[in-house]
Amino acid sequence: MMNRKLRLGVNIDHVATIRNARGGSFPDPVRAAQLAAQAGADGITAHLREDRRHISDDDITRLTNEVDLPLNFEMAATEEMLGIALRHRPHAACIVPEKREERTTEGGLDAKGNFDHLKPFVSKLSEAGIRVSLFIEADPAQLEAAKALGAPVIELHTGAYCEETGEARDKELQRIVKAAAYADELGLECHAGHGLTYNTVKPIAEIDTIVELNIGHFLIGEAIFCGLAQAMDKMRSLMNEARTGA
Ligand SMILES: CC(=O)[C@@H](O)[C@H](O)COP(=O)(O)O
Ligand SMILES: NCC(=O)COP(=O)(O)O
Repeated sequence: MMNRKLRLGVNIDHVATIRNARGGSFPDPVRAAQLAAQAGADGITAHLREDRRHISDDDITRLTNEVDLPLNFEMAATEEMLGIALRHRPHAACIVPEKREERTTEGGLDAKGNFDHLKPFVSKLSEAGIRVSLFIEADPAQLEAAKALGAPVIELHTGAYCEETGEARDKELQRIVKAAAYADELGLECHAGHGLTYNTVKPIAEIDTIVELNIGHFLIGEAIFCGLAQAMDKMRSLMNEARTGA
């Protein structure tokens, strides 16, 4: 199979985390998104959480209006978030699980167990012309549920793979490899993300049926030391090495 292009979506949530530490207006997540665009990002991802711990409603408005890149709007399956998505009509919406008490996303959406709840969200977002993605575990039953729900895209949760080491990490990686192949068989566009770093990205980027990686926390952290463009350049070169073997 010829090497498919591998897109890099830059998640700018944690620029807003730093901004909110002082309750002011900088660093500005929209400026980060503009710099990411200049550095060659294929898209911007932003997660408007129910508790607004980082990205704000105004950030979403400005990301929509001031950044010339597709916006992947991460959202919980709630009426509030659906209304915001339908108002802004981002390029894409990725439905993610959300628990107020969590530090960060702890796993994938239970698309199978929440099928009836999710169905109208997928339908209404799709009818509005928004490309719907479901953030799920590398589990065949979840892939099948995503397909049945009519979502054209899934994003595989790579958090467990990133957190594990040794054999346990290899086992998680094999789950992702198999899920990415199954997604392709089902006709689902396959993305991946959460927790990816320079040290963990290559085995995921080597999976040819994955066409987009969404990476944020690590890139924003690295940007503190070397700037966002340089951090992205290194991540992109690792992705390219993995994809082309160069
Ligand atoms: C869904 C996902 O893995 C992340 O994009 C998500 O945004 C993580 O939540 P925080 O950004 O709040 O850590
Ligand atoms: N959906 C994953 C994402 O957008 C970024 O996750 P992370 O790199 O911030 O962990």
